[in-house]
Amino acid sequence: MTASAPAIRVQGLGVRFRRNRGGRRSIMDLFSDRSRRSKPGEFWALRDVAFDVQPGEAIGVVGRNGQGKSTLLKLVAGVMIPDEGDVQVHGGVAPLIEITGGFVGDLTVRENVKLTAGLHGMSRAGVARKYDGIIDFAELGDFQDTPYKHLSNGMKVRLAFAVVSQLEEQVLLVDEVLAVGDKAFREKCYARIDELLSEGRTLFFVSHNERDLRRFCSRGLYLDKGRLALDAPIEDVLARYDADYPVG
Ligand SMILES: Nc1ncnc2c1ncn2[C@@H]1O[C@H](COP(=O)(O)OP(=O)(O)OP(=O)(O)O)[C@@H](O)[C@H]1O
Repeated sequence: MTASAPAIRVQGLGVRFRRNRGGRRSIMDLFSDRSRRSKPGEFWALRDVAFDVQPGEAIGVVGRNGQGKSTLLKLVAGVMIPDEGDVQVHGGVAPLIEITGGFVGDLTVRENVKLTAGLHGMSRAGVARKYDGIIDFAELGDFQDTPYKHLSNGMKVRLAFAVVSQLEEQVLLVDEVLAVGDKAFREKCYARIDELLSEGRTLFFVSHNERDLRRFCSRGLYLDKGRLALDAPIEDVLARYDADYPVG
């Protein structure tokens, strides 16, 4: 990676979904030419989205419910393939949402930490070195042999953040699941995010909380109806969002 290579490069990105997946096609569709089959309710969840993120930048993604924020996060995390355009990430991604969803319910906390850290490229020695710190951070010392499925929702998020914040990937993807943690734990997470940013990591942060967005992010991306409506300093993005959708 050269000094000037962006941490994230997104070009012409588009993702299309079908609104009514369970919706019935007509029997005639089954016999018709595939390309002429009706595709009921197809829509672009994201289209023509393009931006670069430089290493060390902290970007906040804002927009109303259903405007494509989580979809964008999944594309940057590399767990979804776009229908158009592409996403390049340099230095790897540590995605909070995917880690939360990737834990295995029947495995213990200990087994899950080893499995997930390993899947995200941490060596056995690395896991051994970081394991105690992860458990301490998550405050789950008494739950190491508990099956993951028996943790409370807040505990699950603690574990996910504890793991994700120990990975050595360049880009940290943080979404709203953090809001499930209690106030004290959230503060601890925020302090850890500050630390990672000061080390030069890149933050890609989806939130509905303006205070949190202002705290971390210098730049914002405003998604509206699947389009990138504004890419600007976070204050300008929040002002435009508030003007488009005033409260009350
Ligand atoms: N797998 C899927 N299949 C069909 N439609 C989907 C799928 N995933 C998301 N969508 C749709 O794509 C659009 C964008 O969803 P997305 O989850 O990215 O929104 P969001 O901005 O993250 O919303 P929120 O603020 O509520 O989390 C929505 O209309 C949603 O219903």
